Amino acid sequence: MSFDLRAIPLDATALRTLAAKGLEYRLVDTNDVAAATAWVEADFRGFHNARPRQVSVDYDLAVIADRRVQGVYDPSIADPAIPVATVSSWPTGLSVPGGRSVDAWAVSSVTVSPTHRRRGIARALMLAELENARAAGAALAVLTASEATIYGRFGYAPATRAATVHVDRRRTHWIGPDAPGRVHFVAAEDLRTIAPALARRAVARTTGEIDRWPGILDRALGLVDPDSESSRRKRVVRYDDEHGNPQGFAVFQVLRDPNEHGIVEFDFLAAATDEAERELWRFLVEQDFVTSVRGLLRSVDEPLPWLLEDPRAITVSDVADHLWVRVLDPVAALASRRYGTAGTLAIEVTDPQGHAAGLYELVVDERGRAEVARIDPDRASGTGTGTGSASGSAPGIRLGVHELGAIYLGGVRPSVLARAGRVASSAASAGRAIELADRMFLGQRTPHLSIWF
Ligand SMILES: CC(=O)SCCNC(=O)CCNC(=O)[C@H](O)C(C)(C)COP(=O)(O)OP(=O)(O)OC[C@H]1O[C@@H](n2cnc3c(N)ncnc32)[C@H](O)[C@@H]1OP(=O)(O)O
Repeated sequence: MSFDLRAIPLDATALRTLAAKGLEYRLVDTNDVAAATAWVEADFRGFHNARPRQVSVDYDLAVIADRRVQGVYDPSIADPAIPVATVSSWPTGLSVPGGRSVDAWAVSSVTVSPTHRRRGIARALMLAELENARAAGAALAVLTASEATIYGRFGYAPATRAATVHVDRRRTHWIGPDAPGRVHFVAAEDLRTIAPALARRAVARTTGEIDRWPGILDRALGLVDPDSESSRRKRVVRYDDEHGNPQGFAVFQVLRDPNEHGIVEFDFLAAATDEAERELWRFLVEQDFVTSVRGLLRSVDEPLPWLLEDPRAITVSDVADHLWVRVLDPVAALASRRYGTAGTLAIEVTDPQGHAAGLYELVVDERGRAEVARIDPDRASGTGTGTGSASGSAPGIRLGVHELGAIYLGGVRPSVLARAGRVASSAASAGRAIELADRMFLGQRTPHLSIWF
């Protein structure tokens, strides 16, 4: 997707709804430093963060320059230049099963001042973002959520999970293959030029990851505020294959009290190959003078237990929803990914906001490629539950847009949602459809997003 983010007009419904509350809904000009800084300050306050230092403001101003930035203003408050609500959004690729990328719309920085909460401001902004996403041609919208109770009502569902992985250093005995390449310590500035390409390759091979923007890599590498304590703690390692070609990098820190063993902690590991992934893990778990290793936002399906003699050296905590997906255009979304098995499935989607509602036919060939069509209800034959297919004979499932988002990347099986009473099969299918949907939606890799956005 490539277009002028500011060209999308402000959503008329949101404008009207907010105006009726005495509020102004505005697009923030990110070149207007005063207005953009006020927006950044409101964003920090909204997330209960300390007031930002100038270096953080400068960083955020650079990041939001590539985004659509909106604020809600209350002319009656003591400082009307500070928005009482914020939201930002931008087009991004989302990696889907089969190694492809789908056009998505990322939504972030959703805050409403505690002085203005529960007046429907966030609702107005979130509904407007769905319109913006459609105007931008996105097949779906994505976000990471501060609380799991907020976004379901707007059609978003948890589509990937993430976890903290702990490794007991004393029980670490590597039984994985020895790699032909080498791990090197490198200076963060030196990695800056190749980090985007490595991150791009890592994102492309991992269902559930979204495109990285330059600022996030700078922050991960500690380059935003290099003299700060947290940046100076960061160490960067790169894995080069046997030909000397860089294939991945990790950023970690060792947390320790004086005279105590340390704890290795990392939240950024970008591997373009399985070999690089293994070797970076090996480097992180085999350090001396540490008691444990802690990986944040890791996959719930890491290969690590199969690389250590003692898989019980690993414990997993904080398993939680991470990427939330909201399907807007089922035809484009479903056609973008590859599927686990061939078949024809009719999918009836309900959607409280209307965007994705309809009956669709998903036809997958032997190579896992899909053709998707929206079926005119008049053409669909009745099958008891209302689910049918163009041919009238294909197995069918019926589900809400929330459930469609949940199964889209293969993070949860349709049969689990059927057991929860949230996916139904057509009467004619007698359970066959759920079993087929399980096999079709299964991806090769457990979906995983390893950043917050
Ligand atoms: C993608 C992201 O940016 S995630 C970050 C979200 N932001 C934060 O966590 C920062 C702190 N929280 C806030 O700023 C605000 O509480 C917000 C943005 C979450 C909600 O703003 P509000 O304007 O109060 O929400 P609003 O009044 O529009 O409520 C909309 C609906 O969501 C519900 N809701 C809002 N916040 C919450 C919550 N924290 N938990 C559960 N439900 C919530 C409301 O009850 C309401 O439900 P209904 O319309 O179905 O009856």
